[in-house]
Amino acid sequence: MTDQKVIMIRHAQSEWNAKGLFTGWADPVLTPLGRKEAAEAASNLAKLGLKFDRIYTSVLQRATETASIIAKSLNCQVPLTKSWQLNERHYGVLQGKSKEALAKQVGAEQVWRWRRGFEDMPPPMPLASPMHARFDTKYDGVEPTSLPSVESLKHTQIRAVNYWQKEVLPSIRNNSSVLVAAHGNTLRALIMYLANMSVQEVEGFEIPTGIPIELNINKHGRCSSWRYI
Ligand SMILES: O=C(O)[C@H](O)COP(=O)(O)O
Repeated sequence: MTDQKVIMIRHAQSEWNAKGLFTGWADPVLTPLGRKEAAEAASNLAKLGLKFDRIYTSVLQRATETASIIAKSLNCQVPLTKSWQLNERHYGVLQGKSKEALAKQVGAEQVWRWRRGFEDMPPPMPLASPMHARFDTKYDGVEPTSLPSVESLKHTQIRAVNYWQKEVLPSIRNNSSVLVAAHGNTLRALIMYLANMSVQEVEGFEIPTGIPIELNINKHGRCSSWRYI
């Protein structure tokens, strides 16, 4: 079996990216620059003659908007397949806080560990917080005990890889042309698994907003090589 291609993209710039706020499961929209980034990504994909018949994304607007801009621009007539399992990693009580201000309060090293450590986690969002996902109608169909209050990258990897194996890989095997429009940490976690990265490698791995990534998936369902487009 020859390698099969899949395209992944981290959503384009959101309003909270622009303000330097921890976002996680919070749901800001794209900025005007973000919409331009998504349109540019679409035009680079079009130059390669790419078009998608399966588009997987999270339930968060910055990813669905990025996916919609690409789908519209490439004239892909398919509905988006949305799942919370492709959501950004849940950032617990950090959601809504300024990354820079927090580094001044608790130190840059602690903030780096919370952001990049594979198993590190900030304190959880209290269950009673009105910002908790269990009060958000987007998650009405989800078993409440599955909804996290905080996640490490390792937790994010478990749910994203589970979704990849159940939903995305079978579509690739079925010869669908697949786009996954998701989030920085979801994609770091997925690519770590697919490309067999070490913990040390993933801790130094950053994914920019709005730049498509082409991955070659081998017969074992793992990534043999990848590149930015
Ligand atoms: O959720 C967020 O704040 C960003 O989308 C990703 O954050 P990070 O760069 O801290 O991982």
